[in-house]
Amino acid sequence: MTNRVAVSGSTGRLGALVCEVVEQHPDFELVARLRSTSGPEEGADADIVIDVSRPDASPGIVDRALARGQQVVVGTSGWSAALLAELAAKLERTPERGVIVVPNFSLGSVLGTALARIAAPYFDAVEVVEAHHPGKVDSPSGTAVRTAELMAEARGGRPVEAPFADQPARGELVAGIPVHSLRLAGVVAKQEVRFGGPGEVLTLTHDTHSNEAYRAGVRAALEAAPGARGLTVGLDALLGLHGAALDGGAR
Ligand SMILES: NC(=O)C1=CN([C@@H]2O[C@H](COP(=O)(O)OP(=O)(O)OC[C@H]3O[C@@H](n4cnc5c(N)ncnc54)[C@H](OP(=O)(O)O)[C@@H]3O)[C@@H](O)[C@H]2O)C=CC1
Ligand SMILES: O=C(O)C1=N[C@H](C(=O)O)C[C@H](O)C1
Repeated sequence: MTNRVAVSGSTGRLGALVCEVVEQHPDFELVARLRSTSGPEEGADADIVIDVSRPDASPGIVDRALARGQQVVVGTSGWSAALLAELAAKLERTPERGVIVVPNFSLGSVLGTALARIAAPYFDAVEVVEAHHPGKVDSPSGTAVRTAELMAEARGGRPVEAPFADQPARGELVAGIPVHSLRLAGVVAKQEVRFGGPGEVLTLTHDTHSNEAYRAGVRAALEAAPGARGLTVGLDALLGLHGAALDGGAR
């Protein structure tokens, strides 16, 4: 059976790639290319909605899709732990529906975050520096927020060294971890997680050089969408990285 797909944010940088992945997949049919000016009924006949729009629009797009009984994949940033918890609660009331939220479709980024999660309990100084193209509307990036939240969880509530909440130049605290955002021409996406200890620094760096980095992850999420139930977060969940040593954990 062919699954009918609507892509929200289809005119964007990521949306163009997502449309291409859907069109090239034999089991899926692209039935709607949605954008900011699309009416609420456009895409109503799709089985699956893939949202890659903007953080301020994404929660409403997901709510509307769920109300219509559609399966959802979200690549849009801005889904903090608090918003994900609200979404999980909503999905408990519709267990036959599923939403997959993927903060980063790149394999290297997902592994970078997983490695950061392993290292996080072992250093008291932890900072995240992320850089993106100047067209990115949000900061910090969704990936940086997710990485900080997972590192804080792996530390089991033990705070990092960040006694400077009143000094904006030292970064924004996300789950207690300082995050610094750069927006620069010439950059696609980059994230560094730096861990400081006595006499040493460990730096985990991930560079995205082109949107091609997202293609395989988008395809994996698309293929998982019809069978998804409840809330699934992260490409790591789709790739089965959970439960492996990569899960890290509090010391
Ligand atoms: N998960 C991942 O791996 C990745 C996630 N992203 C995230 O995906 C999102 C999109 O990024 P990117 O493609 O660079 O963004 P762009 O600015 O290139 O595109 C944004 C898209 O969203 C649409 N849009 C804007 N406002 C609304 C609205 N209110 N309602 C519905 N649609 C709207 C735009 O339509 P219009 O043309 O009409 O303005 C456009 O199609 C961002 O949140 C970004 O962080 C990006 C890359 C990878
Ligand atoms: O806007 C982008 O470009 C990206 N957004 C996502 C994020 O906010 O983390 C994923 C990736 O970093 C590219």
